[in-house]
Amino acid sequence: MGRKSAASSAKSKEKRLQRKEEQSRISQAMAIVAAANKLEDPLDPFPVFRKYNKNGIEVELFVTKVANVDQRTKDWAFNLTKKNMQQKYEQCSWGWNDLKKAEELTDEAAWYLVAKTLDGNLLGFSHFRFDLDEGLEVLYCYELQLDSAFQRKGLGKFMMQILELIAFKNNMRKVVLTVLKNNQYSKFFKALNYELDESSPIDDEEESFPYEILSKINKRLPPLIAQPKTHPSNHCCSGHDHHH
Ligand SMILES: CC(=O)SCCNC(=O)CCNC(=O)[C@H](O)C(C)(C)COP(=O)(O)OP(=O)(O)OC[C@H]1O[C@@H](n2cnc3c(N)ncnc32)[C@H](O)[C@@H]1OP(=O)(O)O
Repeated sequence: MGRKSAASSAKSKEKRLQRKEEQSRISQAMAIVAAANKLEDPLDPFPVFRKYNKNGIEVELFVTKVANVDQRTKDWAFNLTKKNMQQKYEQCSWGWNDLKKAEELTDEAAWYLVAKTLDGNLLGFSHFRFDLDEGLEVLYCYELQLDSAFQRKGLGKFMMQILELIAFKNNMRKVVLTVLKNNQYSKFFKALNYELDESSPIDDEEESFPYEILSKINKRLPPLIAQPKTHPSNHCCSGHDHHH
């Protein structure tokens, strides 16, 4: 009780102001995410990226919300993810769960980037979302999966370029993804200049994490003055509990 000293009241005023600023930043971030989620076709500004003809691959690419993806494509995406990933999930603490993966892939927030030949052969896809992650507006790449016959022909890199273009055009602060440490393809993301994200958890004596979080920052936006505090240990609660 009693009177607060002038210094401590100034301090609490500063805190209040900081909290207010942070709240207004978060609501701005939410508005940016909501605007991106309203897009009809995020690939519209980049017509050159609707085709990939290289190294014996000839595909068309399209981007759409899960609501517009047909059942055959959804089934194929699930089966491809399972084929590519099940073993890696089972080799670590995540384990594989059909239902969980199917739910994640069909969540109404899911967007798809799909690579398809003219005669309808499906070669690869990305499931991504515009979302808040640790209070920041990001494009979160949940999956990038190619059929094994079409890997290492530049298509994956092309598809990541598309995600980056879409993300940065729509003012996302970064492209983020989670990759298992036991996945040799983490080298692919590093080759594309993805770096350890500040939210990536750090192993200690008590806990070691089977995954790391990588990201690429949108250099077109000025850096935030006061970055929101990150809580790596809260990662599971950040909305991306898709791997647990
Ligand atoms: C967020 C997530 O989805 S994590 C899971 C990632 N997906 C998987 O693990 C599924 C199996 N793998 C795949 O579907 C694909 O191989 C992908 C998506 C990982 C990569 O796409 P690809 O088309 O095969 O890669 P792309 O040919 O574009 O490679 C670009 C560069 O990345 C690097 N690279 C790609 N794969 C590897 C690898 N296995 N080891 C080392 N470097 C690699 C190389 O530098 C390569 O360039 P280069 O071929 O000229 O040397």
